[in-house]
Amino acid sequence: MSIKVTALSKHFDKQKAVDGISFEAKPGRILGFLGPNGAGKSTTMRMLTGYLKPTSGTASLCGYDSQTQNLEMRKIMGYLPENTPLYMDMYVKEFLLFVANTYQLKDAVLRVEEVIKKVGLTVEQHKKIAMLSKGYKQRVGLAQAIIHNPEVLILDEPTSGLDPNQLSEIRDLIKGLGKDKTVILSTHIMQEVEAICDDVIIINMGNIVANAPIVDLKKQHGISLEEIFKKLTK
Ligand SMILES: Nc1ncnc2c1ncn2[C@@H]1O[C@H](COP(=O)(O)OP(=O)(O)OP(=O)(O)O)[C@@H](O)[C@H]1O
Repeated sequence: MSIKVTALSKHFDKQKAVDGISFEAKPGRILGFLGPNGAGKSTTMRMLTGYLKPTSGTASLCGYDSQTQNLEMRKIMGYLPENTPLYMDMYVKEFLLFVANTYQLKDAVLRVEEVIKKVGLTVEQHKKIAMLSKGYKQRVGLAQAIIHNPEVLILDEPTSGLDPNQLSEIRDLIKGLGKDKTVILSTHIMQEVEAICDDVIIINMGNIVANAPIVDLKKQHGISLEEIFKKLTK
């Protein structure tokens, strides 16, 4: 399994933001991580990537523990956080080259060009990041997440801020990436889950209330994904 989460918890004072969740994910499938506002999605993703220390439990990516083997883990993982920390004063190309160099990529310049094309940043590539629209900033965030061709991609609301045209382009990109990588993404858009995810986890108040392939979940409940979501997170 390339993502393995075991009894993972995060408590903020008395609040159990994430309450002992366990799940797995494997390559070639895209996992949609759903839940209402405040359910614990970002907190889980931050623990998966090693940016937040769990109160208890473990998370590993491709066998690397997120806490004890974080340096090794970051090489095989791409992460798009909810609020991507981008260097606003840098130019798009300059920033991506900077990121590529932190991974010590051999053909960094070539790879930057490739990724710029892949995420549809060609027209905007010579601009300063601060000058970009929200959707294009999001594309820079995605570009930095995939630049080192990671095996596991963790994407926190990857399509927020995108217009309908951009939305379908980025969805296609993520779908393509999911063919040979392990992708977990959070979103509030049900059509998006239906369009690109194979499996779905629904989290509510820090607990997993559903974890199954979308087809099975729909068969089991006999209602739409949106209705299932509402029913399980009331
Ligand atoms: N650093 C923190 N200190 C205290 N509470 C926190 C902290 N980070 C998150 N929380 C709380 O943990 C809960 C889960 O937050 P989280 O951001 O994981 O939710 P989410 O599912 O990603 O929500 P959204 O869909 O709104 O992005 C929330 O109640 C939030 O207020």
